[in-house]
Amino acid sequence: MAATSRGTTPEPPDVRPRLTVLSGPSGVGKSTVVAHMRKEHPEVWLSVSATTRKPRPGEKHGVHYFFVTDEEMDKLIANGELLEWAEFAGNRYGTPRSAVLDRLEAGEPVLLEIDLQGARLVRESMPEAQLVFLAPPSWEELVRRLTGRGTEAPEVIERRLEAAKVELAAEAEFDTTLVNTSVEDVARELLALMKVL
Ligand SMILES: Nc1ncnc2c1ncn2[C@@H]1O[C@H](COP(=O)(O)OP(=O)(O)OP(=O)(O)O)[C@@H](O)[C@H]1O
Ligand SMILES: Nc1nc2c(ncn2[C@@H]2O[C@H](COP(=O)(O)O)[C@@H](O)[C@H]2O)c(=O)[nH]1
Repeated sequence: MAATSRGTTPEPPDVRPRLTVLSGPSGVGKSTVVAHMRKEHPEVWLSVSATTRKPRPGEKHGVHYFFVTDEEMDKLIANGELLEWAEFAGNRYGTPRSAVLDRLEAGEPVLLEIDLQGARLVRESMPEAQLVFLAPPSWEELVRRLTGRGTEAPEVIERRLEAAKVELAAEAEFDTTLVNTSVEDVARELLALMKVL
């Protein structure tokens, strides 16, 4: 008889929390959505990346990023301590590997907020990860948000907008797109995708 799935005992649904990657162009609102989400659901574990970027006012080492020198980043990369890393708009960013693997092993929902290059690398090394793309309501609104944040010099904004064109063109590579019109709505949708709600 031909093999068929009909009549076989169905596999139980996989309810294990898995790795979720949130990407999207600079200024779309990734950090804002994640901060809103974690205020109500601190059990969602967010990876703290290493970066060679200088801290913005109010950013704290070990909370927003591990701010490292170029030499320290070289070592993290050479020692295989990063799950993925990428250069973005003139700085390097990377996800510390062991913390992510420990949390997944402990069965906790894990979130990475990283750029498109990093998302692609995670997809290669951990194909079970779900990739979520955060899109702006429009290009004009993205420019408004990135400029309005007031954290980058005009030339850095230009570089980030150039990168944004590439990132927006890659939306179809992601499993799900959420449009960031309302921070509250997107945070709720992301929690549902992570099976936290
Ligand atoms: N839904 C929204 N409506 C209006 N403004 C928003 C919304 N979401 C975020 N913003 C604003 O847009 C700006 C950029 O948001 P945020 O810093 O979270 O973006 P990001 O995607 O994390 O950027 P980056 O990748 O550069 O770190 C902030 O000033 C934030 O307050
Ligand atoms: N590939 C990675 N990208 C990362 C990581 N941490 C953050 N990012 C992304 O970089 C840009 C710029 O961030 P900003 O804080 O300087 O505005 C943004 O898209 C982040 O999501 C990482 O570990 N790996």
